[in-house]
Amino acid sequence: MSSPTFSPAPPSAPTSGPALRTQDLTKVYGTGETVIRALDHVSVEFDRGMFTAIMGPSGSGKSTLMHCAAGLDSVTSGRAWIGNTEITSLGDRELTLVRRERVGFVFQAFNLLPTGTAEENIVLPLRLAGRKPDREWFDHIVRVLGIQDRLSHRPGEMSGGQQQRVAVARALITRPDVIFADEPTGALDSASGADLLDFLRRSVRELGQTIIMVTHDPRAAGYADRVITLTDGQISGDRIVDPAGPGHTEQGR
Ligand SMILES: Nc1ncnc2c1ncn2[C@@H]1O[C@H](COP(=O)(O)OP(=O)(O)OP(=O)(O)O)[C@@H](O)[C@H]1O
Repeated sequence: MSSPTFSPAPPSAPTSGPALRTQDLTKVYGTGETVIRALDHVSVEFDRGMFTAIMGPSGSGKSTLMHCAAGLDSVTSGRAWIGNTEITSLGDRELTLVRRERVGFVFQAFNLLPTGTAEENIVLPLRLAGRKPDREWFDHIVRVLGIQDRLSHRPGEMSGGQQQRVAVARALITRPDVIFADEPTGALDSASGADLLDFLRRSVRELGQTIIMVTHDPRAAGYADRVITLTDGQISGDRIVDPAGPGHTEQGR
């Protein structure tokens, strides 16, 4: 049986220019002899509707780049924009709004509210923003993610793969400029992980969603359109993935 397709839906954000961009982004931890340059003048653009993987050895700055570009962490110098909004010049309150309304997050540990049902978890970002869920959009996302019959279940009553799909639905519900996924398949078995990567890729293809995924796993990166490699806080590689490769073909899924 073929799964339902995403219908094209206009993103809420402006559609011109990159979804996210950084200029000379630098993050230094510590002082004196213990100084660590976690990010060293990173300038990069992420186009809308692209699935980008960020790879690199442990300690190369992947999480720091994600946290600084998403406004979760302050930068030492340099600038970052989400759409046309420069997040590195925003105060705490404005930054909270940008994060809540224009960025979606999917973490390795799912980070669902244990006391909430799947449905409550999915609409949480909208409730926090005082917005009503668009029922049609909600129904569409849960149908495509195949979690219609899990909506009244709490996270403890779902498998890891189902919980992560709920987390993806929660990230998609606000139609954010960009979704950051940090090792999203790290806690999943390989079949659930492949399913999840397929969903992420379809949300890029069919919804025009922009996704930036931090991963150690070359197979996971194979689902992306572009792979950026970090080494010692600098971009050491940036390549477009072969569309005929694993993860992009029927056989590779
Ligand atoms: N809060 C912190 N205080 C001091 N140093 C930090 C802090 N956070 C990260 N670092 C250092 O910054 C560098 C980059 O760390 P980061 O977590 O971004 O790497 P990573 O590529 O995500 O690593 P991993 O793959 O192991 O998660 C590392 O040398 C790390 O030790």
